[in-house]
This record gives sequence, C-alpha cells and structure tokens, in this order.
Amino acid sequence: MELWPGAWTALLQLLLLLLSTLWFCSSSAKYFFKMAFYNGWILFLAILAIPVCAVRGRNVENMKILRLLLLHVKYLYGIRVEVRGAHHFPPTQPYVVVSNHQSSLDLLGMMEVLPDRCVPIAKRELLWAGSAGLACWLAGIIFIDRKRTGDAISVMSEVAQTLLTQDVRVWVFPEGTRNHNGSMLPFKRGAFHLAVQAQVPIIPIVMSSYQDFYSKKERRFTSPGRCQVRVLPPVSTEGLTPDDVPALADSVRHSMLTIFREISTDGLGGGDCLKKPGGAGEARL
Ligand SMILES: CCCCCCCCCCCCCCC(=O)SCCNC(=O)CCNC(=O)[C@H](O)C(C)(C)COP(=O)(O)OP(=O)(O)OC[C@H]1O[C@@H](n2cnc3c(N)ncnc32)[C@H](O)[C@@H]1OP(=O)(O)O
Ligand SMILES: CCCCCCCC/C=C\CCCCCCCC(=O)OC[C@@H](O)COP(=O)(O)O
Repeated sequence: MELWPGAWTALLQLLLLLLSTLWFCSSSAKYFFKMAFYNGWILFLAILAIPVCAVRGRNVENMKILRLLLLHVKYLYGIRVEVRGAHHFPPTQPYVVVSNHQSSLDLLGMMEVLPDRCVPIAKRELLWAGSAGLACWLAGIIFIDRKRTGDAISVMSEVAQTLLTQDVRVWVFPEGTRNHNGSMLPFKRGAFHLAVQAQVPIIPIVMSSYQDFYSKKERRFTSPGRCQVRVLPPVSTEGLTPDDVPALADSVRHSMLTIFREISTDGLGGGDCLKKPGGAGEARL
C-alpha cells in the first residue's frame, strides 16, 4: 500500500508520542522524576533556609531550621515514618548517634528524630552541593575528607572536645557510605573512637529497609511507603579505652542488624512491629 509521505512522518510522531507516554508512565521514569524532585526540592528549601540561618551565622541551633523545613517532605512522597524508642535519648548530656545509611531518603527518618543540638558528620563533597551545602555549613554540620584518613581522624578528635565543651551531639553513619543492598556494611570505627575519647554514650538508631517502596537498583519508588525508625537503648562507653573500640563497634552493629531484620518488611525479617496493635498511627512510643 502506498502512503502519502507526510503520513509516514505523522505515524512516526504518533509512535514516538506513544513510546514517550509509556516511558513517562513507567516505573523507572517515576523513579527518576521523584528523585530529581527530591534533590531539587531540597535545594529550593535550602535557599529559603540560608537567609534565616545566616542571621545566627554557623551555629548548631540552625539545624532546627533545616529540620523544620524538611519535616513535610515525607508527606509529598506518601511515606509514613513511625518512631519507636525516642525515650532512649538522654535528655541533656552529649552523645554519639550511629545509624544505618541506605539512601539520601534517610534524611526523612533523621529529621523525624533529630535531637536538639545534634549535627551530622558528612562527607566534604556535600559542601559543594549548591544551596544545600551552604545550608549544611550554616547549620554546623561537620565535614570530613574521606580521602584523607589522617585529616578525618583529627576532625573527629576535635569533635570529641566540642561534644563536651559546647554540649553538642553528633550523628554518624558508621557504614561511611550509602548502602542499597538491604543489609548493613561493616562499620568504620571513627564514631566509636569518638564516643570512647569523649566518654559519652552511643545511641544506635535503625531505619527499617525501604525495599518495599524504594529500590535504586530496580529504579523503583512507589507510594505509599512506610519506615520504622527505632531508637535503641544507650550504650555506655564509660571506662572503655581505644583497645575496646573494635568489640564495641561489632557489638553495636550486631544489635542494630538484629533490629533491622526484625523491623524490615522486605522478607529479611518479620516486620511485624508495624502491624502490632498500637503500631499503626502511634507515632512515638
Ligand atoms: C533545608 C535544607 C536542607 C539541606 C540538607 C540537609 C542535609 C543534612 C545532611 C545530612 C548529611 C548526611 C551525610 C552522610 C555522609 O556523608 S556519610 C559519609 C561520611 N561519614 C563517614 O564516613 C563516617 C564514618 N566513617 C568513619 O568513622 C571513618 O572511620 C573515618 C573517621 C571517616 C576514617 O575513615 P577511613 O579513612 O576509611 O579510615 P578507617 O575507617 O579505615 O580508619 C583507619 C584507622 O583509624 C582508626 N580510627 C578511626 N577514627 C579514629 C579516631 N577518631 N581516633 C583514633 N583512631 C581512629 C580506625 O579504627 C582504623 O584503625 P583500625 O583499622 O581499627 O586499626
Ligand atoms: C552548583 C552545584 C549544584 C549541585 C547539585 C547537587 C544536587 C544535590 C542536591 C541536593 C542535596 C541533597 C542533600 C541530601 C543529603 C543526603 C546526604 C547523603 O545521603 O549523602 C551521601 C553520603 O552520605 C554518602 O555518600 P556516598 O554514598 O558515599 O556517595
């Protein structure tokens, strides 16, 4: 059958339109769109935060402003964050929080429980993330250069002093990098040296697996999603020395991994904590 040449162009355009509509509706496209919006929205919120934070200059109190600005983001993504064990946070003293690190989405769980005067320790590269980098700097976030172990360790040692003299708490991701494999990487020991040096307790925090609603590998990000953030009882470091650090790190990781498997709903564990009476809707236990 002979077709008018313009008809071929029209058919091709129709096909392209069909393909792009299919791609747009595909789960990968949704994943990319949602992640791009997530980063873009954070950059935008940081623009709002900067002038407010700048009034105080670089100050850990500014962390409250970032937290307030970020608290709504979970609603945009239909993620229900349930916090358990928040009563384990010591009310006044300094301490070191350690938590698992799955994705940049951890920010949502982190903001849900972030104690007052608590700052994360972050990779130096974050400083260059445009407005977000500047907002992080203004909020007193501590930056380390992971490529220079010596420098990173001396920053951590300074932090041990700051914890005590300026009454701050720090949040460390001891895996040292994001881990998408549905478990936990071996722990680096910086956070534990820090806690032992300052003789302050460690507060382990476990965020349940996101595999139900989010997977970077599969390019999948669906809604609704739910995540449990479990604050574990403090681990004392009183009287411990640097020789005790390896055992301390191993034992904290072991308790965190046990809880991670228990509260994750992706087949790694029962995940039944979210289904127990009082679980759903009960935000803080
Ligand atoms: C509205 C706007 C909103 C804006 C946006 C808001 C954003 C919020 C920000 C959230 C930021 C979150 C960012 C998260 C990250 O960036 S995670 C990546 C960075 N963090 C870490 O890496 C922390 C964990 N890493 C460590 O603790 C490491 O140990 C480190 C100190 C960094 C050193 O690492 P590395 O170079 O890989 O060396 P090792 O770990 O192998 O250590 C070498 C040996 O040194 C010993 N060690 C470590 N620390 C100490 C210390 N303080 N004192 C003495 N010795 C130390 C360590 O034990 C090793 O020796 P052994 O092998 O044990 O003998
Ligand atoms: C002008 C420059 C513009 C740059 C724009 C960069 C886009 C970034 C946009 C928003 C920043 C969002 C901040 C989210 C913070 C999440 C923290 C995070 O998850 O850091 C990763 C780090 O734990 C480990 O890194 P790696 O897994 O080792 O990698």
